[in-house]
Amino acid sequence: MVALPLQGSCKSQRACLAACHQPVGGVTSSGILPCPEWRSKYSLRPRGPGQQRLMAQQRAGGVVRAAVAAPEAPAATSTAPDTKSLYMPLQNGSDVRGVAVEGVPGEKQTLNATVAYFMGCGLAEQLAQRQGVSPQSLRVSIGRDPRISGPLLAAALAAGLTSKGVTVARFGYATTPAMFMSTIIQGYEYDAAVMITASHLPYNRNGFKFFTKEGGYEKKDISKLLTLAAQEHDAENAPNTAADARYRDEAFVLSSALHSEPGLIEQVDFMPVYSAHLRDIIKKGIDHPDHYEQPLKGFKIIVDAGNGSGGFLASDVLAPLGADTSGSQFLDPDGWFPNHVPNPEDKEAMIAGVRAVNTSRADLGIVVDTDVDRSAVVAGNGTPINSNRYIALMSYITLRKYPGTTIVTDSVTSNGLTEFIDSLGGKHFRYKRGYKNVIGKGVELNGEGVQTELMMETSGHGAMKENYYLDDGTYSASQIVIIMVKRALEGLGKDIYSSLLKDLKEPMESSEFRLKLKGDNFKEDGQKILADFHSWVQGGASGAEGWNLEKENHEGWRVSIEEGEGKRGWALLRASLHDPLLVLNVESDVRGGSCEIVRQVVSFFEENADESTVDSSKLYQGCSIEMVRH
Ligand SMILES: O=P(O)(O)OC[C@H]1O[C@H](O)[C@H](O)[C@@H](O)[C@@H]1O
Repeated sequence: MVALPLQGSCKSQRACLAACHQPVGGVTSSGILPCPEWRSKYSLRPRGPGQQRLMAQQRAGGVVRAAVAAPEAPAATSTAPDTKSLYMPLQNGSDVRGVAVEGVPGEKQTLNATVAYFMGCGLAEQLAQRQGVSPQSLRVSIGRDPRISGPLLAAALAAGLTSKGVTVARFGYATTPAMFMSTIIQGYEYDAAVMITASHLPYNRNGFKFFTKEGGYEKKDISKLLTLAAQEHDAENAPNTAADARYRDEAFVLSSALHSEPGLIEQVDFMPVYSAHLRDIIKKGIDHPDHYEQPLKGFKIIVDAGNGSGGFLASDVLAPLGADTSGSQFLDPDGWFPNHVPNPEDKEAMIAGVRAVNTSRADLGIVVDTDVDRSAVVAGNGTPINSNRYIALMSYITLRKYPGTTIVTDSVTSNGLTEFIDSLGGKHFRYKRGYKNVIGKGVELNGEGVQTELMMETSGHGAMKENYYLDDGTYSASQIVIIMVKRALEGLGKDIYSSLLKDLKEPMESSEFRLKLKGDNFKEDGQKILADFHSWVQGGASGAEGWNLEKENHEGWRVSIEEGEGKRGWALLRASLHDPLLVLNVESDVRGGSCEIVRQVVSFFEENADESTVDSSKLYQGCSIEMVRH
């Protein structure tokens, strides 16, 4: 940590804080540094009953923990927000997400160091309650992606945990699946792991993903954790007002971090352990008859990590196994993501991956997202294999190992994928959007005795039962590497696209429209529109001729559209998982068919939907359709 020179004298707490904290490199939220003078003057003084209770507990527990002192809280006013209102909106399904860096117009910071600190306190309490043990016996690992707010949030989270006596292992750069594996791999087996990431979202966002050896946190676990964090915050009487308290907030946390018992925080170099684990999977999977240790000799495999956490895949997994990884790109972590969004769902990211494969004449390209729980691949002939194609390829691999198994996917998969899985003897269970839903359904089906080995979303989240139901972008990509090498060993060549996916029927056109729900009651408004859409189709309204509601449907309304008048395909109207949006997905097997289908949906909106509740104007651009087949 860099020590900034003190500016001026430091007579009061406020003056000290003003003197001791200044922006670095224009990035204020991650550049706030503590002031030793301020620290010695204020930070060891217990304040308020919550603080005194904590200190008493610490003494009773015999553990020297973070000596935390809240800076002067602003006088309570009737307008001070309820602390819970700072925490609860950070829930994003089964993750925590927020704006962690100021500076983007219209995006107020919501996830700062204070919040992270109290989330650490809350997590300690939650884990202790769940396991029926004292926090002092718990060990938690923390890793992060390269976002610029990561170091501060990690320090704050660690300080919160250690203030309760939890031992913390800081990994530095890590991936989401590696964090989960740190609860599993022998010799590590942390009680919980936290990944600090906001996946593919812009540089100013950040968030937390939580794991225990049972898997990722569910929605209810996150709600409970946020509630506990708010209670911890209240107990310490910490500032909970907005922007002008931010500097004090961060100072508060950083001073506590500096007073954490150093013995409770250790730096652990875990990624080499996880890389060795992946190398073993590939070695065992290929079981090369001649060079077991270097089964990728003679293969050129490149990685595009988009400057996220995935660069290790090239240098620490593929290269040591003998692969030529030259031509890999954007491997160095850079939290500004200067090259492209690290996201295999993103067109630019896939174009970059395709270009790299073509330029370097690689046999395979692997594109991963920031925290590497998702991936896509690029075949040696430059064909992007993401979305339906990736699921199809993973289905092929899975069905070879587990004939007849059920495969769960999200709701927006193509009809051609269902036919492909059927033709391989598998069963396709098309479920809902959201990887947690998809994986959860797989767990449930297995529990009911329905063998379900693969759960995969078009976003690139893919999980296998054989791998702890963990969505791991490197595990999926490893399966593709294994099949490519095995087929080559069988004399079938290195090609994985034309040979394995030749029977996958793809739509001619595919498109997605995201329509904004405008009102405060967007959930109810959305549900009403969906109900009206159902009646409109079911009643055979003019405009919905040849449309049939699909029977096996778990989300929104999916209609299959019969051939005629230049149409054939399907449409799905559903509510977005997280955002105030209705989403329309359309696929057509006929050139120009999507436009026809969208026109029909437009007539539904014109007749049925109130413009004050939904903005359907995007549908009027309905003919800018992405061509799937080239
Ligand atoms: O419902 P949507 O707005 O399309 O978003 C749904 C998507 O949200 C996130 O990105 C999740 O990681 C995905 O698993 C999910 O599918």
